[in-house]
Amino acid sequence: MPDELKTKEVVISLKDIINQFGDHVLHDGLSLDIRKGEVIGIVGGSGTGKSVLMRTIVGLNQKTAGQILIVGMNVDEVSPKERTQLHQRMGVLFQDGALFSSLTVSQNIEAVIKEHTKLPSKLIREIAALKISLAGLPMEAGDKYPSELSGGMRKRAGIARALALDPDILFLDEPTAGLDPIGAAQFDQLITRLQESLGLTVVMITHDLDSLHAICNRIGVLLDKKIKVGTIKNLTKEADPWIKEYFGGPRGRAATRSHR
Ligand SMILES: Nc1ncnc2c1ncn2[C@@H]1O[C@H](COP(=O)(O)OP(=O)(O)OP(=O)(O)O)[C@@H](O)[C@H]1O
Repeated sequence: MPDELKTKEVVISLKDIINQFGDHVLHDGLSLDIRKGEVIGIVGGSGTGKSVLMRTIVGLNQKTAGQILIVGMNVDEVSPKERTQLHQRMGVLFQDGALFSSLTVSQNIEAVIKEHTKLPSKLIREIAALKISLAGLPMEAGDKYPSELSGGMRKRAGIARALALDPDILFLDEPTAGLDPIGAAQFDQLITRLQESLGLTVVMITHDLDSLHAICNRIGVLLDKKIKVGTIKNLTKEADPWIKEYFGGPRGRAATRSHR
């Protein structure tokens, strides 16, 4: 673990997580600690359960067994009110942005704030405008429908919505998928800027080796139903064939070279 993270508090602690669907055991005794301010990339072969892991942490998938502590609170032992508060601390950008297509970008963000607060409408509109600007979108984007935006702008709108309730933990499911290399690099910069300015902890599922190099402090590799965590430098020394191929294959080597 990089030295600067060692003293930071653990904000997400997964202990011996099991996720099983019928006979299909996806995670078996998976443990992971994520520290405040860390940007952790989650990688792994197709179907290894990256999305399920993210959904489990944010409370959208009921784990089969194990313990999840968010900011030290056991999610299975908190009151319903505390659980809602914990969930509000976690913003999620789903792979497809998951925006309501019948609402404008601004209305998408306003809907989240309305659902969770009793703030007056004018203030809610102002907060939505602030989130739109934080996500690097021009003000006019607020009045557009998702279908009127480019893929990159839709992702930014998704980020604006994920930030609606001022979360301190941000989950991103393949944020740069479908973006061209320039758009992807700009999106990486946005995440870094938000992480630094808002002090966010970021958990990012990605296949994008450039993103891993550019913005992640550590990488978690889903392997053998568990997770192996390390810096890219540590992981490249691993003997496991999947890890070797992932970081040491032609694309992995190219990404390493360009981020030296
Ligand atoms: N609710 C569910 N019920 C049954 N099976 C499920 C459920 N959710 C996920 N699975 C199965 O779990 C496996 C892992 O799914 P998941 O989407 O987490 O993989 P992933 O690592 O994110 O894959 P990819 O990189 O291809 O997106 C898949 O085989 C999927 O069909």
